[in-house]
Amino acid sequence: MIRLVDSSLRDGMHSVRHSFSPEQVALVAAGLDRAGVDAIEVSHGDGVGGSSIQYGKAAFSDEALIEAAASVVQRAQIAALLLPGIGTLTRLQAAQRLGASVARVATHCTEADIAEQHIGWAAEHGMRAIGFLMMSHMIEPAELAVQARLMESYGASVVYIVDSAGAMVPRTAAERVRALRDGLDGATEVGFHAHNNLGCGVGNALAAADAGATWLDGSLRGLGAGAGNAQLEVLAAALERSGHATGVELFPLMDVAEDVVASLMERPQIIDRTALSLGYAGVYSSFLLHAERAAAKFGVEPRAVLMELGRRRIVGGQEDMIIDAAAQLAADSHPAPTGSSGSA
Ligand SMILES: C[C@H](O)CC(=O)C(=O)O
Ligand SMILES: [Mn+2]
Repeated sequence: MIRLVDSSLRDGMHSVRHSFSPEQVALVAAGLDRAGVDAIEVSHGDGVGGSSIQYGKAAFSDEALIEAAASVVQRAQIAALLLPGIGTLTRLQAAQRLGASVARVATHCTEADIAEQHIGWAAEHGMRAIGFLMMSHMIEPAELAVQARLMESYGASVVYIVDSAGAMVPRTAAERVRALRDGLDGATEVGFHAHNNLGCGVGNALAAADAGATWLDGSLRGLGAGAGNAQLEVLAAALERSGHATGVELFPLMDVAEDVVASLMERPQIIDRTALSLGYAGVYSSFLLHAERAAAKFGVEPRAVLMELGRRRIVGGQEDMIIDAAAQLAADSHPAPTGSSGSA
């Protein structure tokens, strides 16, 4: 049995500049709940506490959004994402008080050790604790399994392989799932979170399921950072057709995607050259809008900025380097005349 987690109201926040209101969240969450999705993730795109100049200001507080979702669901669990260093334990405690029962604690794929306190607290306080290893394409499967074991040792009952850059293809996704499946205790489940920058979102999630992942993320209409996530309603149909049960009712899921989420989208969730460059260069999907803004400010191509970020191996938390890269590209394309002192 596959458990489906919807990320439209969290990863989708990147795509709408963290603007969803409690009313919009309640509408989407009610539809997802009717369709029988297992968990609904709600917060700023960068998790609880993410609203800031660095990551983008949210229109409403995480607490108001979580409360709105929790007030309309009857079956689905509410999940809160937390990145240690961005969100604090206090924010997780507030999320739990307001109705979140799943804690997804996210770190860069080589930094699982910074999640010990948050995973430990969640597991000890009755939340389902999930570890979320971001940018998982950047390290080899065996190394990733070592990081997953750390999260398991802190109390995570599920560890996710997170293809933050949408840089994986079905083979590399499945290899990582097998490495975690082999390395973790039998009781610990493996999850997969896809981005569609190389057009492989649903395909990667299917490959992950075939390789033993039992938790899969998706977003309605694909609403998420970069080219978006695995499109949830498409994934549900494809899973059913490939013999994986999900417990979700497909038509109500299609309906909330089409009748509610489609009208909330600010931009089409397509693989244009900028989104494709994220996957090709292996760059964090949530850098898309930041890179477009920085490129416009410095008069350079977003694609060139993303390729430069990929070359520098910049990861989440280094958003300031996007501006640095754009400024550097602009300076390189209009070098100051030799011998110029810079004065008039
Ligand atoms: C904070 C990120 O947006 C988490 C995520 O969804 C990813 O890395 O992908
Ligand atoms: Mn994501």
